[in-house]
Amino acid sequence: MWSLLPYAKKYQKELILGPLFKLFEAILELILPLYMAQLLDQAISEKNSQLVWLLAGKMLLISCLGLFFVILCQYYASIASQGFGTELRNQLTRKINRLSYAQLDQSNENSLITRITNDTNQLQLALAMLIRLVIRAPFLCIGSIIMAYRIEPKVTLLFIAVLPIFIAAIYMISKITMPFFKKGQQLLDQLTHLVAENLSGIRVIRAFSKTPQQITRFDETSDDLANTSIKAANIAAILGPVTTFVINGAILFILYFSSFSINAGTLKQGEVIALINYMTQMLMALIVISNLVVIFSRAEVSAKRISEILDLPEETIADEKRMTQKIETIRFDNVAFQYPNTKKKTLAHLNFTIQEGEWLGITGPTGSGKSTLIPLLTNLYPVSDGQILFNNESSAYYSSHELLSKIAIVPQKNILFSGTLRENLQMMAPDASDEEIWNALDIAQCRSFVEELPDQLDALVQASGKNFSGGQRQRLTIARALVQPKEIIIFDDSFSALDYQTDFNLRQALRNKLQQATIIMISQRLSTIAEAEQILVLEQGKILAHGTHQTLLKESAFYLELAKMQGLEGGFDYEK
Ligand SMILES: Nc1ncnc2c1ncn2[C@@H]1O[C@H](COP(=O)(O)OP(=O)(O)OP(=O)(O)O)[C@@H](O)[C@H]1O
Repeated sequence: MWSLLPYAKKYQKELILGPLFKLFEAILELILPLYMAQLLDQAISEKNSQLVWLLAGKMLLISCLGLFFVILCQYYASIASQGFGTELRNQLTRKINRLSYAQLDQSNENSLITRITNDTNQLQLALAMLIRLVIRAPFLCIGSIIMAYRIEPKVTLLFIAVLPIFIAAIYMISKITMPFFKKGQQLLDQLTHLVAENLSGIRVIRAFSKTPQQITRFDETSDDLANTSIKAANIAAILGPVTTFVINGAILFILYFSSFSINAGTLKQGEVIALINYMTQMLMALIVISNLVVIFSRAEVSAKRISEILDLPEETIADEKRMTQKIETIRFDNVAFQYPNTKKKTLAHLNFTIQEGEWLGITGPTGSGKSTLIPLLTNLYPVSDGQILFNNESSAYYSSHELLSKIAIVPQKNILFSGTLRENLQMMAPDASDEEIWNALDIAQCRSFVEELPDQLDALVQASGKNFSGGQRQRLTIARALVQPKEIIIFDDSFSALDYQTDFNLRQALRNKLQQATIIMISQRLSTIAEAEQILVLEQGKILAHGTHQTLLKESAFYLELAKMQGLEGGFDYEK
């Protein structure tokens, strides 16, 4: 947990002043029993009403001052802990956004959510407690022993004897509860995962009448989490009765031993009350410490989970280069790729070249590795073997950020974000004018339906764009990639939801308006890629055939079969 404290460094003043004010309050709390003893032994027993009023006044003043210090401490604790939590959440979000694809593959999305929310909350709470109680509790504990020693040194032995018993009990309890807290956090991850899955797939679940099964799955995990938390809480709750038992036992001992001193005339009744007060204060302080141990145990688990993400290495590129020239050629030189969490190569022996302004079509069965080519091209995954060359310079020298300034991608999943249409379309080009946006909408064949929307570009988009049809979403994601024209545009199965006419019109518009652009089109639909200057047929990550539509019809039995199934075996009429 301490390793994360630097994230609170903006709040140094609060981290110093908060505990300091709490310390002042603790000093005042230690002084109070002394006045109480004086009140009983001197003022009341001597019936000195003036002294009663004076001492009562002093006690009231001390209590008010104590209250004032507590308020100040709480104020600083809130500022520092909330600020610390916010900083942690921001840093985590920033880090997650910078993780490489390989790192993202190894992290569980829902676990990332609980780390940003629940785990940072635990640490926020721990810091607030650190400020409010970490100095106060041990100070009260030690202070009570010293003050008791000043009254009756012999009784102090009792204080010292109680201390290790209590500390041992706290240690045992925290040791037993720690694994439950760890399991609790993991179950919370699972629960978040189930909630996310259920909500995003709610329509599919209903369509398949799987609601009862999903509810049972959720209930089971939820019960498991509740049982784990109850077990941890039950064990931690033992501390309450143990403390009461120890406090009452200690008070009995104090009364018993003090009776001898009172009889001998070395101790007064008021001093006995003060001793009982100090014993109670010491044990109460120990309870606070035990609660702190529980809070810090949980925070320790959370801190480890947060550090796991924050400490992930950020990939740096040695001799990083800027891409200043236009991309004239892209060459795959014996490229192979294996996902970090798999045993088999997804792509192997890829050799081909694309020239500026050319269209490359990629087809092949599902799972043949077509989409995998995209993150390789943008260096979001480094290639495992061979190299990809841009103008004869290895892609390894360029950051993804640099490559993405030249390459636009229309991903297979048509995701729009909540906000307005304009905000969505300006995602890649925040300064794009309405004219540029409408131009992109024109190419993507969106103009007619966007013009029909009452607010046009200011129309609201619901989360994931669910207020648009699949085909409209697909066209809008295409338009989003075209708002700022890039040198290379990659369409990953982006025409699949379009009717044949729109598919044709869109390709025509691309040919006419983006003549300079190099276009890579992944598609199962041969009519979409048939006019490309070259077509790759992938199978199990390898190039099964390579050529134009016409040559492939002659040379590749597999391609011919595909073409027959789609009624294109007789060649392709580009004008249709
Ligand atoms: N992040 C990943 N981690 C591990 N394996 C992956 C990952 N993404 C894809 N794969 C695997 O890589 C192989 C190729 O997947 P890819 O998505 O490139 O295929 P595709 O040809 O685009 O398929 P489709 O036509 O269905 O979109 C598949 O076997 C898939 O399971």
